[in-house]
Amino acid sequence: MLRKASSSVAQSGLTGPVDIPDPVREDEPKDLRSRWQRFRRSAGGTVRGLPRVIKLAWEAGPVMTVLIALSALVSGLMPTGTAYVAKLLLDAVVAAVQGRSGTGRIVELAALEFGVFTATAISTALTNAAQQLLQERMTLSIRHRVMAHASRLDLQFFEDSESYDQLRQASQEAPQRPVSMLTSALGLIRTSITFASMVALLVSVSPLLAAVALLAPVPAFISQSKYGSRAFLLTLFMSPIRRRMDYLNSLVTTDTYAKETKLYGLGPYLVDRFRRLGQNYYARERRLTMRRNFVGTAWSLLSTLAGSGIALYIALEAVAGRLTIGDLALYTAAAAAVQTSVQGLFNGFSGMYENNLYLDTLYQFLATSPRIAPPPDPVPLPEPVRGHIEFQDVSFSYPGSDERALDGVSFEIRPGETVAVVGRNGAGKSTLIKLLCRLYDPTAGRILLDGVDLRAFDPDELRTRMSAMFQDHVTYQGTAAENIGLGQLSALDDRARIEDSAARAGVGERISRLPRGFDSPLGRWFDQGVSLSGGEWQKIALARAFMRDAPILVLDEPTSALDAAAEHDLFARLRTLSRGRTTLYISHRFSTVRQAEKILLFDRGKLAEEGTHEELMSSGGEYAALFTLQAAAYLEEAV
Ligand SMILES: Nc1ncnc2c1ncn2[C@@H]1O[C@H](COP(=O)(O)OP(=O)(O)OP(=O)(O)O)[C@@H](O)[C@H]1O
Repeated sequence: MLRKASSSVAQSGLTGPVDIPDPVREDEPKDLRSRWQRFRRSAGGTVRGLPRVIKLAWEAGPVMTVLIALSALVSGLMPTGTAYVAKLLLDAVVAAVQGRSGTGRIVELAALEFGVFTATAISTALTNAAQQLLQERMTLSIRHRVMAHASRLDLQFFEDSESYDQLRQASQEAPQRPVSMLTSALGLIRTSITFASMVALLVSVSPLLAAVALLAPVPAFISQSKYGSRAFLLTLFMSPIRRRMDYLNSLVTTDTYAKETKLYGLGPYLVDRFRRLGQNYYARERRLTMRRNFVGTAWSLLSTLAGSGIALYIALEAVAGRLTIGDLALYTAAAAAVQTSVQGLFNGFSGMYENNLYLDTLYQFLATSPRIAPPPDPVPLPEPVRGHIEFQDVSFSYPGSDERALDGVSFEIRPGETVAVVGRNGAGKSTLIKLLCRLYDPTAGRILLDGVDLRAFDPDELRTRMSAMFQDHVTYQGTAAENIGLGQLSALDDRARIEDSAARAGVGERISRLPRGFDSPLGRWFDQGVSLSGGEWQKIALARAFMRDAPILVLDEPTSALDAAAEHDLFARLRTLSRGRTTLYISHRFSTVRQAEKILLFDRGKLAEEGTHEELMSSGGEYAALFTLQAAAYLEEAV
């Protein structure tokens, strides 16, 4: 529920109010019983999160985990040990001053004190070292798991904003959380041990004192817990605001946005919005910090008052000879330790509570499984794949949408045929390709490859037989050769094949003119990276698609960024390039489409027309209308 609330600040953040709504906590229990029940619920949840963290730590480093646990035990006992030895030492000093004993005992106790100090120092150093190392290892191993899991997930996961948000949180926020959780838990154990042993020690001196030392920090504890949970809530509610601030910041500081922000003069507007959001954010933070500190201090003064009263009482008792000076010192040390322990217990617990919330997200993410997975008994792909594709009454709606992106689509592509797909924006062309590559499965109907339903194959295996170039192709920050070679990982070092693919995409000559030819770094991440034009990048992406000797070639607007000559050149050669392969390409330019052996025209998810250029022209439908429109525009320009 809390997480939902945190993401409920709807607007885009570019306009609209900048104030942060007050955290609404309607379910805040008022009576003591429901408060207790709520506490038990959150405590239960937090403690249940611990075993999985311990498991993670154990997997990351069993020796270090044991070391940390042991040192937590030891360092928990240390403050009590120190206080007790100090008491013995003081009593021995007093006895020696009064002539009741010699100095031998003092030397013994001083040596013991030295031993305790040394043990404390060593155990602290060991804990720190083990903790740091374990932290590195656990963070690395979680990042590795998140990455490995993300690489297995379906495209749907990345295209859905909610699950994408989960992925972002899992990869950015969560990796440190298990370690923080472990640290908080160990702190809790350590403090509990100190606390218990100190209380036991105090009871041995005076049960009454033990009770008072135990009760004195309660007011401070209550105020801390109240403001601590408010702080957490506020952080949660402010996270959308922080996200907006980050977004505004990136709009002004990122190279790709700079052109537009400058041209439209958006800079001052965005900066001012950032400033106003920041002011609001600060005001809220300030209010809480002030209240937390002042009210917190007022409550803890009450504790201090009780503590000081008792200290006075003990001092008087010591003067009267009913308690020793050592007892006085012991009480002072113990009362302080108990107070810090109570604080530590609270901090440890609230830390665990908060970390556990983040961990839940991580585990939810790791528990998601891809829907497009190999069937239990995958059908082996035919050798070779002929490339006979059949759509049988295929419909598809994107998850969470009622609209059909594809609606009852049926068609057939014969092996080796070159097919062009056309249609207005949003007609469902890219969706068709996503289904063919099995990035999504149809909602209804089936797609057959060489007579077998795509879902019967292992999806990874299937994709090795497909070569695709998408509209939003990737520009890898690597060398030209790598950019092309990634199309067929096994041929990454096959320079002849890479050069051949580049030549086929019409970019070979351009690459050889680069300062270091195919070894030139591309993109701005590199100091000496070469910036290519949009069309040149597109040709590189095309070359990447040509790297794979796949029987099916799919191209989504492969020439959208190419100049007229390059486009003409590519399509003139496409038949040769795609010889022996079934080729499907999307294009908005009808001059290139007419060369296809078959044309499919989509209209609002439906296959509206199908045939050769000549057939479609003579039938005088939408295709003919669109073709004539484009041709007329060209002719008008020519006149
Ligand atoms: N990831 C998505 N989630 C939800 N709806 C989507 C998604 N991608 C596309 N759509 C919707 O599906 C419909 C078809 O989109 P598609 O990208 O297939 O169109 P297209 O024919 O390729 O368009 P264009 O020519 O503009 O590239 C559109 O109405 C679009 O809003």
